[in-house]
This record gives sequence, C-alpha cells and structure tokens, in this order.
Amino acid sequence: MLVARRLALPALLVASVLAVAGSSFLLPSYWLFLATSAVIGAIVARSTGLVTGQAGMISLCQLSFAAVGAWVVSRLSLTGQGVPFLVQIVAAGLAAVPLGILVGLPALRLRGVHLAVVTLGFATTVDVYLRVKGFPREGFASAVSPPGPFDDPRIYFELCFGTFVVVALLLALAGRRRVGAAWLAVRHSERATAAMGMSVPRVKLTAFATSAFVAGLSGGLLTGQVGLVTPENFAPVGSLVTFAVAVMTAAQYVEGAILAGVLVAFFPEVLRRLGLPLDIADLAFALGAIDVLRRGRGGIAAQARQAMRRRGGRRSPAHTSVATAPPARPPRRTRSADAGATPALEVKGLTVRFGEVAALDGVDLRVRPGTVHALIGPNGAGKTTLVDAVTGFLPRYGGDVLVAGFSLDGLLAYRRARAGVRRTFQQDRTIPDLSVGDYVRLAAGHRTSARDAEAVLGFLGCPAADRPVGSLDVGTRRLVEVAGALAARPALLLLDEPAAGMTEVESADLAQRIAAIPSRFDCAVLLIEHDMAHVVAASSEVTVVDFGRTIASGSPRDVLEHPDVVAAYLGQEIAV
Ligand SMILES: Nc1ncnc2c1ncn2[C@@H]1O[C@H](COP(=O)(O)OP(=O)(O)OP(=O)(O)O)[C@@H](O)[C@H]1O
Repeated sequence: MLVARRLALPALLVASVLAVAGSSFLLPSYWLFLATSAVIGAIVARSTGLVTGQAGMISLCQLSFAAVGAWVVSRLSLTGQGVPFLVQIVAAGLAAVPLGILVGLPALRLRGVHLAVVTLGFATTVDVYLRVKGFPREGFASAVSPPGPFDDPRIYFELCFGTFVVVALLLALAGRRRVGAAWLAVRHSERATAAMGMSVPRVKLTAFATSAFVAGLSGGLLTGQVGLVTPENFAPVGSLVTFAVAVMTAAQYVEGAILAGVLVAFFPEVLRRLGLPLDIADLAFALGAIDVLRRGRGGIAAQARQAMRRRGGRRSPAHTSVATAPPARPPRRTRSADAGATPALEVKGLTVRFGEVAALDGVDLRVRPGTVHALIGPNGAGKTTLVDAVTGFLPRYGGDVLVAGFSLDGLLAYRRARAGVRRTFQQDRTIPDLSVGDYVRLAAGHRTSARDAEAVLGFLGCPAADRPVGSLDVGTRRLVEVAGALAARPALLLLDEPAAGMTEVESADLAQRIAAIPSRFDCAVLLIEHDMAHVVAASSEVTVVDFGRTIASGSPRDVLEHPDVVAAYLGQEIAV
C-alpha cells in the first residue's frame, strides 16, 4: 500500500510530462505558439521563484538576464555559423551568470525594499542601454530562425518544454542537497545560516547566479520562438509583472512556475477575446501579489502544498513525544575525550559595548572539557552577547576567545561554526519548509547519514525525520534546532535558552539529555537558561553575570546560594 502510494506521484508526474509533450502534436499552430510562450514564461518564473521565493531576495530584473540570453542567441545564430542551437541556448544561460553575480553583489549588504530598488535600477539601466543600442538588430541582417529540426514549431515546443523539465529536475535535486537547502536557510535567517557554517555571501551569490542562468535560457528560447526580439520584450515593467506573478503563484515550486507561465501566456488572450484591455492582466497579477504578501501565507502553490500537508499530517501516525521518548543510542564517538587541562572554551577579559551600554565588561569564563557549564543572570545581564561574541556574531569585541586553546578572534561566524563551535538561538531559527531530517542534515554541514541524523533526533526525543518542521510547535522546533547543531558533532555547543516554550516536564526531560551530551558526543556545552531546576539538572558548573560582569562561579548549589547572586535576582525565587 505504502509502495503503491510512493510510486503513484512519480507515475503521475511522468504521465503529465508525456501528456504535455504529446499535446504539441494536437494543438493548432496559434495555440501551440501560446503554449510555447507559457513554457518559456514558466522558465523565467521559476528563475524568479528561485531568487525571491526560495532565497528570499527581491529581484526585479529577471528579464534583464533573459535579454543577455536573447542577445547571445541572436548573435550566435546570425554570426556564429555552425554552433549547434542547443549549445547556443546553453551559452545564453551561461552568459547571464556574470551579470547575475554582479547584481547579487549589492544583495550581500542590502535587503528588502533597498535591494528591490537596486535591481529595478539595474533593469532600467539595461533597458536604456538596449534602446540606445537598437538591440538586438545592430549588425544583424535578419531574424533568428532556428535550424532544423527546431524550425518545426512542434519540435520547438518540445525543446522549450524539455528545457523546463530539466531545469525543474535540476533545481529539485539542488533543493535536496546542501546548496538548495542553503537558499531556504538564508531566506529564513542569515544568522542561523552562518551558525550552520555556511558563507552567507556565497549562498546569496549562487542563488543569483543560478537564477540568472535559468532566466538567460528563457531569453535564448524566446529569441528562437519569435525570431526578432526587441527591448520591449525585456522592459522593466515586464520584470515587475514576472515578479508579481511569481509571488502570486509561488513559482519556487514547479507547479507554481507552470501556473505563472500559463497565466502570463493565456490570460491576456482571454481578455483579448472578451474585448477587454490587456492591461487588466498586469493589474490582476499585481493585486494577486499584494494579497499574497498581505496575508503572508505564501502564493497559490505554497498554500496548496500546506493544505495537502495538513491532510497528510492527519493521516500520519503520531510523532514521538518530546517528553516521553527514551534517549536512543547516539552515534559512535569519533573524538577521544580530552580530560586534559586545556579548557573547551576560555573567555578572557571579554568586553562588548553598544554605544554607552557596556553589555560585557571584562568577563572571564572557563568551560572545562566534557562538562555542561551554565551561564545565568537576570534579563539584560549580557548572556546572549557573550554567546554572540564567542560565535562571531559581533563585528568587534575586546578580550580573547579561545576554543580548545585556539584563538577564534578575527574569524567570521561561519568559519567558527566550521571550526566546531555551534550555537542555537533564543528565537526559533529552523526552516519550516524542510523535513526534520533534512533540516538536521543541512545544519550538520557535512555528509551526515540518515542513520546518524536519526540517532541524534532519537537521543533528544525529537519527532520523526520525515515530519515537516513547519508542522511542529515552537518548543519542538527548538529541540530540532539543538539536534541540528549537535549532529554537526561540534567541539563546543552553545545553547541559548533551549527550553524556552517547553512545558515543565519537557524542560526537565531536556535537561537530562543535555547533561548526557558531553559523555555521549564528546562535546562541551555552554547553556544559558532561566529555569533554575533545568540548570541544576543539566550542568556541573555555573557562572553568573550581572550588568556585564561575573559575580559568581562554581557548583550550581553553591552559586545559587551566593548572596550576590540572590541580590542580583532581587528576591526572585531562584533556589532549587
Ligand atoms: N544590538 C544591541 N544594541 C544595543 N544594545 C544591545 C544590543 N544587544 C544587546 N544590547 C544590550 O546589552 C545588554 C545585554 O543584553 P543581552 O541580550 O546580552 O542580555 P541577556 O542576559 O542575554 O538578556 P536576556 O536574558 O533577556 O536574553 C542589554 O542591556 C541589552 O539591552
């Protein structure tokens, strides 16, 4: 039954692909032309969905990338005798890549509306250039005519459709690998992406470069379809409409991209037949995009997937309860436990200022190898700032941070993560679009087997690996985040209030599991937590900070009875 269900989807997909491919031999020539336009529109929509929907960067210049592809095919068709047409199409995509990287550079610093303005400015600049140059006719005597067999419109449709299928498959494959999952990660949180050991600039630039490649392909295919392209084909308003449709349909998904292509090609045709102004189409797409952004629930394809997931979720068996799952056997230890004197973490004279506020003022801290060390203190004491400094999330700090005797000073966050320093955040930074297992493998940052990932999930009492992260409650997501960091097999794990959002019972259960991390994973832990019962159960040493200074350090019971600590908490119930 399960096998039949698993085979049903691929079989349906293959049947759909064959049906669409076969339809070209049935359609009259005008409808075939529109169908070809729809497929080319789907390709450019998919490119927009990649950079915007997947990687979360607003690009309003996708048709400028397509223009580069169009120029390449125009040029090679008319002057590059003998270059096979398929090679011309691939060259169209490749030629757009440098431009994609160039446009991606501002995205390293800019976000949201600022990036949108820059990309729109780029689209306008390209448009002006094309018009001044009389694109693409300068030097070209006649329209592009694809060589046989692509001069047959039916075969040309097959070429376009085949290109779309290949692009969709490759991007689906990328989505299952680190590169594609990283695009999703950067959309949800750049800090969490860096904490997973990934270079945020590289992730962003690969997204822009790949999306430019795909858009370049569409420009090349459009040239072969219409023969002569003009600047109007790639005008900024066209990029805006592409963006709006991609948002409306959620073109980061293959079905969303197909819907976008169909709407762009056929909706104006419907309006024309009804005798209505064609501009209504652009207006409808804009309103659709505004509605999607206002509701914040994703475009049409995203909502359809969520609805299916909800239906599937009701059928699937209940997941392992966080509170009741017994600790599973963890992966085999690969590092030998270092019982020597070198601290797992040594912080010396750490000082951090935010303007006039001294968040940390000469803090010293030593975390012994093989221990869980709690860092506690009232709100605003400087705990998260210390974690930020250790993990490289502050532009500057005074003092030294050493892990296993090696200085981390000057290293960027993602390099510290790769060096074995992993952290979690106070707010949930998981990626709802991924399954629990995919998230853990992405966070692990190296070739983690499904078995190893499941062993870590089992150790922490997380839900099953195939559960979508988006279907979990906040407390469970935070547990999955801990599992991701732990699966990376770090030398030092910094947990920032991992039990926040959990019930008392879940928190107590997690404390026991955290206490077992050093012996089972050969990893020291720095734990920030407000729940004192959790602190006592999980840690063997505690450091207390207040107003950016260390006020006590030692065993949990001694520290919690220290008069300065009691005074710092101003009578709050901290004794356990
Ligand atoms: N980016 C920032 N800009 C300005 N001030 C900041 C910034 N980050 C932290 N601070 C200040 O630094 C001090 C320490 O903050 P921090 O978040 O490290 O405290 P905390 O002990 O983690 O508190 P909590 O338990 O509430 O999370 C606070 O006074 C806070 O307002």
